[in-house]
Amino acid sequence: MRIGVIGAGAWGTALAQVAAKDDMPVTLWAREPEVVAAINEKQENTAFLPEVKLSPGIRATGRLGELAGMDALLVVVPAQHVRAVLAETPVGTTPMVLCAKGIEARTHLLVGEVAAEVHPHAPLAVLSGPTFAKEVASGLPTAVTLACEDAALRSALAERLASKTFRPYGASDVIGAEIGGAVKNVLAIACGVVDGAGLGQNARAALIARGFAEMTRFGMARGAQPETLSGLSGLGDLVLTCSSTQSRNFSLGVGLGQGRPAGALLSDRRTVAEGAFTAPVLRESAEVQGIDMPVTKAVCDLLEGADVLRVIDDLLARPLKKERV
Ligand SMILES: NC(=O)C1=CN([C@@H]2O[C@H](COP(=O)(O)OP(=O)(O)OC[C@H]3O[C@@H](n4cnc5c(N)ncnc54)[C@H](O)[C@@H]3O)[C@@H](O)[C@H]2O)C=CC1
Ligand SMILES: O=C(CO)COP(=O)(O)O
Repeated sequence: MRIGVIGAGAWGTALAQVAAKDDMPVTLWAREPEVVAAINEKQENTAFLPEVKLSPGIRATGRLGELAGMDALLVVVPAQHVRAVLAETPVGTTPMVLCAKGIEARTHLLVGEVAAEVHPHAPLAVLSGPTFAKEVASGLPTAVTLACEDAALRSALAERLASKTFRPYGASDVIGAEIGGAVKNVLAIACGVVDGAGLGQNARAALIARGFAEMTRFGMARGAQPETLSGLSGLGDLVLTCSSTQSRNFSLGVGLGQGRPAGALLSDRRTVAEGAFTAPVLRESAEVQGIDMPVTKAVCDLLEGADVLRVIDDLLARPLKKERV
């Protein structure tokens, strides 16, 4: 199975490394000419995944046209750019594996729904889970959810990507796998805020549990299965991203919790913190459907410049309620 990877940020590069096991050939599309040059000349993505020696099987290109004729395409550009990049990519009926985590602004569509609009004849799968790119690319043990309605395609993709240290678990719930990854990024910002504001470990654990209830409410309303949400792509990734400054979303939250302005924190970075883009869409989408998402709303308020202590006070001052999803 010839694999093409669309997007050479940290995660696209790490997934190219996974697919290039035993030096199998992989074509990796990068938007930046300097990334193409660094990968092909130094076997390193110095801009987005420095200090990882890449497999000689990986060849980078700046031309999306070179992805024509692949057997599967991994789509790893940030969620807000998926539509534009896929519109330029020769896909046809080639299966696409969606690996970005987010919801498109304005349309409220998940990445898979965007991909289906742009290329309606391509079968779809979603790969998601607790996966810091650097650890994956360095060969540390990792497990992911690989969701696809077509069982034969799911097995073929799992076999092609699996290795001693990369273990895909199959699922058929594509929507559930996507929702976990998109929502956890917003909750990771909230957990970073708790850390940055010095609110303690109890508060962080409470936020993970109540955030998971929020993810579950939203996911169930969109047709996700509860067991997917409590699996690797939901709870698994939530726990990872809410616990470590390796997470860009968590780190953004730490800055917000320290009272630094969102605009400055976001303009300082070349890497993507998807939760900042997902939060307002998630709030809108939840409001339309009448779903209560107080943590998401608090993250939006902070991104829009609200005072951190006031936002925390407001969250804690809500009426007492039953513990249920
Ligand atoms: N880094 C990680 O550990 C993981 C990231 N992801 C997800 O993978 C997706 C990609 O993230 P990363 O690879 O981490 O990116 P990154 O933060 O390492 O790099 C930014 C990427 O955005 C691309 N980009 C910037 N402007 C663009 C535009 N106008 N059009 C198309 N592409 C543009 C850059 O070319 C670069 O590839 C995100 O949805 C992220 O949530 C998922 C799992 C792990
Ligand atoms: O999705 C990720 C880990 O699974 C990466 O998280 P960040 O985007 O917050 O760094």
